[in-house]
Amino acid sequence: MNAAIVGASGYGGETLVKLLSAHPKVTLKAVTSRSKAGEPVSSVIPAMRGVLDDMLFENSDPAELAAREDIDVAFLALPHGAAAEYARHLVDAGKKVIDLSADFRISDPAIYEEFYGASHPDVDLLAKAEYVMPELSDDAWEQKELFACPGCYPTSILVPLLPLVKAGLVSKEHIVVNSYSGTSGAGKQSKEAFSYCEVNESSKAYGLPKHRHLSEIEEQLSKAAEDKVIIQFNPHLAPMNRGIATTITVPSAGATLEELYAEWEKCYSDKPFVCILPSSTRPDTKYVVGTNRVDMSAVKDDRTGNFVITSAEDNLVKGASGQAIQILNLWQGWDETTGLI
Ligand SMILES: NC(=O)C1=CN([C@@H]2O[C@H](COP(=O)(O)OP(=O)(O)OC[C@H]3O[C@@H](n4cnc5c(N)ncnc54)[C@H](OP(=O)(O)O)[C@@H]3O)[C@@H](O)[C@H]2O)C=CC1
Ligand SMILES: CC(=O)N[C@@H](CCC(=O)OP(=O)(O)O)C(=O)O
Repeated sequence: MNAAIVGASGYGGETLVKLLSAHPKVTLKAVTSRSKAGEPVSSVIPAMRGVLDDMLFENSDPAELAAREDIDVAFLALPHGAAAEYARHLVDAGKKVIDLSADFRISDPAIYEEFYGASHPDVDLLAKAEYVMPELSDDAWEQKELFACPGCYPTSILVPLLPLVKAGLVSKEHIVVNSYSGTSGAGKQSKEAFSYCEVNESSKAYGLPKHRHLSEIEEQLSKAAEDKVIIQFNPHLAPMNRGIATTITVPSAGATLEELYAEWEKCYSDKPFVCILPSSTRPDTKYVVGTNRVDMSAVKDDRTGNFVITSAEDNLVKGASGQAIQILNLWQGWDETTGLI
């Protein structure tokens, strides 16, 4: 299968370059960036020295890329708002598109506008898109032309929480989620607030009280519960390059910890990228960075009646590029783990 990576000079894109260059069933045909066009991939991404020395970055516009006969699938690692135009040309040309941005994650354009501060860039194309959380989506998604990858924070929250909400084991309100993200979550082109001196040896909350990912998290949970689910979501910047640590505090709906673990086992025992840890062990970003895993565990506080659930993932792999490749693998009928650890 021949692939293009659009926006390959950013953090998500370069992670895709590294993973796809080692994928046994994918051949990279194009990697794009407007600012790096003409430069060898191995000089922009030095980790690729000796691997992609002959390949150059291109500055293909959406129409040029769509016209390329040597491309079957395109990964879009572009800012939201910019991805939709590429997606439109590629889908119209019959290419499959796997979009890492938020442009096709929210089904209601009015909610997109409320949370993203701009009208949806292509409402018609939204109807052809499918939000795919590989562990939780049902089978029909493979028929669609455009796959929306879940956001990084939502992945760390939905994998542990969604099955519990769906099974009625936890409350649908008074759910508090605290997440800590590495700085790479803000992208390579992020501004002064993310410079070394600002983020090193420091941690702070941001995006309160209505971070844009809330729209996606509440939509998916409410769909699973067939009822409105409300979340208090508190994202934080943590002084690390990559990784997300999430803590979910949720009242149990009379359920025991054994019932929670039984539900997780039922959903995930055959899922290679979900690692259910014993209640006595806390997930740690250190042990998931570079992998496509979500590690998770839970305790119950009998004083408050709350479950306290923690998870860890790599925002650039399971939260972005690895999940995108997992979607490609499943769509193609390949082993889900191909090219991933
Ligand atoms: N970083 C993360 O942890 C995660 C990121 N994502 C999503 O993935 C996407 C990429 O994120 P990330 O890699 O962090 O971002 P970066 O800022 O690191 O990279 C953005 C890339 O897009 C290109 N680009 C920027 N603006 C445009 C434009 N208007 N038209 C065409 N190309 C453009 C840039 O190259 P150039 O300017 O040279 O063209 C660059 O290659 C975003 O939608 C993000 O939300 C998803 C999950 C996690
Ligand atoms: C630390 C940081 O700034 N994180 C980003 C989210 C990461 C990201 O790129 O979001 P998507 O998953 O939607 O693509 C933010 O809060 O907007």
